[in-house]
Amino acid sequence: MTATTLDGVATAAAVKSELTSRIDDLRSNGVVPGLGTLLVGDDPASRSYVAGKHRDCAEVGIESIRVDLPASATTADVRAAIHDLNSAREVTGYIVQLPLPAGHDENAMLELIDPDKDADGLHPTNLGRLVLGIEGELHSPLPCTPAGIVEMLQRYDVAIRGRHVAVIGRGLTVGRPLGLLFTRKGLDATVTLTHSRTVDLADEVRRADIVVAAVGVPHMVKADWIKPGAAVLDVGITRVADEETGKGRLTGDVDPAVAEVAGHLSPNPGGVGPMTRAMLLANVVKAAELKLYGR
Ligand SMILES: NC(=O)C1=CN([C@@H]2O[C@H](COP(=O)(O)OP(=O)(O)OC[C@H]3O[C@@H](n4cnc5c(N)ncnc54)[C@H](OP(=O)(O)O)[C@@H]3O)[C@@H](O)[C@H]2O)C=CC1
Ligand SMILES: Nc1nc(=O)c2c([nH]1)NC[C@@H]1CN(c3ccc(C(=O)N[C@@H](CCC(=O)O)C(=O)O)cc3)C=[N+]21
Repeated sequence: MTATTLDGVATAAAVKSELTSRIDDLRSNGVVPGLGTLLVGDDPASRSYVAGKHRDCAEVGIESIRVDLPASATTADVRAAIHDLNSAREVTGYIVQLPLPAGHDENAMLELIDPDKDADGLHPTNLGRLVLGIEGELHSPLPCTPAGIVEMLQRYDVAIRGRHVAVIGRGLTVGRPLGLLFTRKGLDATVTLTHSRTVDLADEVRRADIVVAAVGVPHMVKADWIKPGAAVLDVGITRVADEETGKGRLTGDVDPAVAEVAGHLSPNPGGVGPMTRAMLLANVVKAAELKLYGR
């Protein structure tokens, strides 16, 4: 038996098509949603992610505003750019592309973002709202990758309530906020949040009904770590040189043999990445709706 593919491209397309009509409504009420991106330096991966975000915006009718600073930008330059994005009327939400070049304090820069314009859900106020929001509706933006993972599981009817989730990696953009999201009342998963100091990682993963690999070590999650039928989400990204062509390509954290054991598997690329981008658009739309209609 081969795992059912959690198709992020198709699922993101469905999310985007639902957003398009909400964006039309906003526009007919005089609200034009606009996503800003701040990119510092010339890391090729970051450049391509940012370019993708602008393409996504064009596809659904969100304006996009691009601010690029050179690698030589000082922290004062970054601060000034964030300040401008906070005050720009046409920017209803924006992101600071991570990682920032060495020498900038990322957490300090994230704190400068106006929480009402935080499209990534990574401002301490919004992360704090996620911590405080054990139950009830959350109006604050959620971190995009965790939100995309949950959205994908729900759209494929993968049961979450009472299930055991093993999250591998405690990074800011994925693992750490994902644990908070999965354990909210309503989702009700039981989460084991693992990292590089976890003893017997394979044993922790073997107990899980849902496995999320968000590390960045190619093919580290092996088939004999997976409970038969479990849902596996492959989030980590590593750029490797293709042995045959020598060209760079993307590799996930999950060994391909996992497909023979898992019940559901998200490919990488083509899984959680496109969902992350769709949830960024959703955050921009939600923030604009909140401003227009209130809650
Ligand atoms: N597909 C998508 O949409 C997205 C993908 N990503 C990718 O997901 C991955 C995680 O990103 P991010 O959340 O920012 O996390 P970080 O890259 O900041 O952290 C990686 C985590 O993996 C842990 N780790 C490293 N080696 C091991 C190991 N051998 N066993 C167990 N855990 C280990 C680290 O542990 P420790 O804390 O102990 O060092 C750390 O917690 C990256 O590859 C990133 O590129 C990120 C965002 C979106
Ligand atoms: N402030 C900030 N917010 C982020 O959300 C953020 C960030 N910084 N820094 C880097 C990580 C990484 N990330 C990805 C998003 C989409 C894909 C994606 O769509 N990937 C495609 C492939 C893209 C390709 O081929 O290059 C896929 O998986 O199919 C990947 C990675 C968001 N991140």
